[in-house]
Amino acid sequence: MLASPTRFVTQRIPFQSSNKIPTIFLPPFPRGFPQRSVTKSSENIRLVAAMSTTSVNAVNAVTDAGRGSITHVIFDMDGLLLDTEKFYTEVQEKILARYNKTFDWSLKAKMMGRKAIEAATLFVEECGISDSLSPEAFIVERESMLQDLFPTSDLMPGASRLLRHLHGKGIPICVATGTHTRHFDLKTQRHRELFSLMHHIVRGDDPEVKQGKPAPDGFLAAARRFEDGPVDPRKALVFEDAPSGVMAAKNAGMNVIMVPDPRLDKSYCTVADQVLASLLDFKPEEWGLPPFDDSQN
Ligand SMILES: O=P(O)(O)OC[C@@H](O)CO
Ligand SMILES: [Mg+2]
Repeated sequence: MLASPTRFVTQRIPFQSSNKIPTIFLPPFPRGFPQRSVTKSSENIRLVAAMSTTSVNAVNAVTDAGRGSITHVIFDMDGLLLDTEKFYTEVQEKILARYNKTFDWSLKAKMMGRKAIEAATLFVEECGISDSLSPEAFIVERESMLQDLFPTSDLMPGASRLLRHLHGKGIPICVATGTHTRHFDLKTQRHRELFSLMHHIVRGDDPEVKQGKPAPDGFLAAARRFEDGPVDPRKALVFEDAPSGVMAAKNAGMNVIMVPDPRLDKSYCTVADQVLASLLDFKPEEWGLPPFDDSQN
């Protein structure tokens, strides 16, 4: 079900890109993504966008065409396939404790899914510690703490079952993640065989990913690299956990199912074409994909 566009409010600005996307949709994050100046006061106030008819039709068209005609599936990784977002939260809380500050989910919602430097800039600025901790220094400190955690990454519930099901039925699947290669290898080292089912992996440091989520670069690169690519975005289904990732999928013209952390405010879950509590709740047949065999339930 598409959140009614009039209910979906955000800041709408022309997207200057070779991808020829006339409009991008993104929550009014105050920084970290090229956008017109968003006044501080509007930081948490969603701006009513005068969405053009074209944009509304485009969004509707994607959703109408999406259901029942999916041919390719693109998976986000952190927080969606791997239970790794908790590591970022744990480490960031530790760093903030040094400044007697607490880390809250409204900031987490803005950081999730983004390129490391963009997330780091948001973190130090929003927490008011940029005078004593630069984004670069934050990344170095955070990475040293994450090195030991990433190799212990577990799969999210339903991830293995869904990937094996789609692969077994011959549905092309891939990953588009904001994670850089060095972290990708650490996070997936216990799950190499499962990730080998992917046709390809687009990582955050991929040369074709000029801008991180909510820009569509990663998902557009992923759609191009399938055997029969570029895939019609209306036939692509993205699974995401983060608001920025959902925006990126919509900006790529794709269908998107959001599987958010239950602690994420519901106001961040109004753009996805479907919202699920878990991958275990996904019904492939609703999207024209082969249903699970009963034995898999
Ligand atoms: O794009 P994903 O796989 O969620 O990676 C995000 C990661 O950089 C931390 O939020
Ligand atoms: Mg994610």
